[in-house]
Amino acid sequence: MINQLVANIKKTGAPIVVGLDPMLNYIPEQVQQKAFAEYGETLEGAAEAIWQFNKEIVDKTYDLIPAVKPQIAMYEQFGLPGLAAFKKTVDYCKEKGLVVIGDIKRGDIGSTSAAYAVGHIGKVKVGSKTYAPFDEDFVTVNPYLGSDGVNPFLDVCKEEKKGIFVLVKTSNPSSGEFQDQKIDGRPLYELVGEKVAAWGSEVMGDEYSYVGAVVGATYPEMGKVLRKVMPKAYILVPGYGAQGGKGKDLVHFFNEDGLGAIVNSSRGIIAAYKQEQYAKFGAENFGDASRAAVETMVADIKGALENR
Ligand SMILES: O=c1ccn([C@@H]2O[C@H](COP(=O)(O)O)[C@@H](O)[C@H]2O)c(=O)[nH]1
Repeated sequence: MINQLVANIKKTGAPIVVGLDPMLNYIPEQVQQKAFAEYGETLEGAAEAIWQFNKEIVDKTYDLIPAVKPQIAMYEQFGLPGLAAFKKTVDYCKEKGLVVIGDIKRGDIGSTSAAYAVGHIGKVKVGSKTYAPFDEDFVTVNPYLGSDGVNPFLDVCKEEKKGIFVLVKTSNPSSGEFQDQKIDGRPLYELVGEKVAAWGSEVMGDEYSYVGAVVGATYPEMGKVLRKVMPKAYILVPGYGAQGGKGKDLVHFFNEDGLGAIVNSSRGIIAAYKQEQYAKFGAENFGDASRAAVETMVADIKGALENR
C-alpha cells in the first residue's frame, strides 16, 4: 500500500490527504434535513447525513487527491449506524481509487492490538469463512505501550501489504507534556522516531517503508529533525489549516524529491463553504467549495516546495 500511496501522490502531484471528519454542524442544513426526512432525528439519520456529505466531498475531489483520512471518532459518536457510515465511506473511497488512512489511534497489549490490527487492516476468520471487516489501507497507531503493542500491526502489514502511521510528535498544544520529555538528554519523540525507523526497516516497500509516522505541522523544527531520523518513513502531517499549519512551515518534512510527507486537512477542506474565502459557493455547493480548498492547499504546499 505504501507503493500505491506514493504512486497516487506522483499521479496527482498533490501531497495531501483530505480528512473526512464529519461533525454534524459542518453538514449543510439541506443535507441533514433530507436524511432526517427519511430516517427521523435518529442515529441512523445522522449516519445518513454523514454518508451523503462524505460522498459529495469525495465525488468533487477524488480526481485531485491521493488519499483520505476518515477520523473514526466522528463516526463512533453515532454508535453502530455511525460505524456503518465509516465502513461505507472506506469502501466508496477505495472504489474511487483513493488510499484510505483510518485515523483510529489504536495500540494496546499484544493480544488486543492483534484484534485491532485484524479488524482494521487485516482479515478475521469465522468458521470456514474469512472477512476483512473495515479494510482500510493504513491506520494510525499509538506506540505508548511499546513494541508488543505495535508488533501485531507489523505482522498484519507484512501479511496484507498494508501500512501504519505511528504517532511520533502530535500536533496538539500539549503534545510536549510527555512527548518532549528528555530521556538521556534526548526528547521522547526522537526516540519514538528511531523506533519507527527500526520497525519500518522490517517492512520496506520500493522506496518507503510500510511504517510511517505522524508529526504535526504545528512543530516544523521537530519535523526537520524527525525527517532525518526516519529517512524511509512517510510522514503524515496533521495540523495544516484549522490548527494553523501553513505550506511554508512544512518544507522540511519532505525529502529533496518532494516525496516523503503527506499533509492532512480536515475542517479546512470539508467545511470550506463556511469560510469567507469560499462563501461564494454557498452551502448548497459545499462540494465545490471543498474542491477549491483542495486546489488552494495543493498550490500552497507545492509553491512552498518550489521556493525552498
Ligand atoms: O497529531 C495529530 C494526530 C491526528 N490528528 C487528527 O487529524 C485531524 C485534523 O483535523 P483538522 O480539522 O485539519 O484540524 C483530526 O482528525 C485529528 O484527530 C491531529 O490533528 N493531530
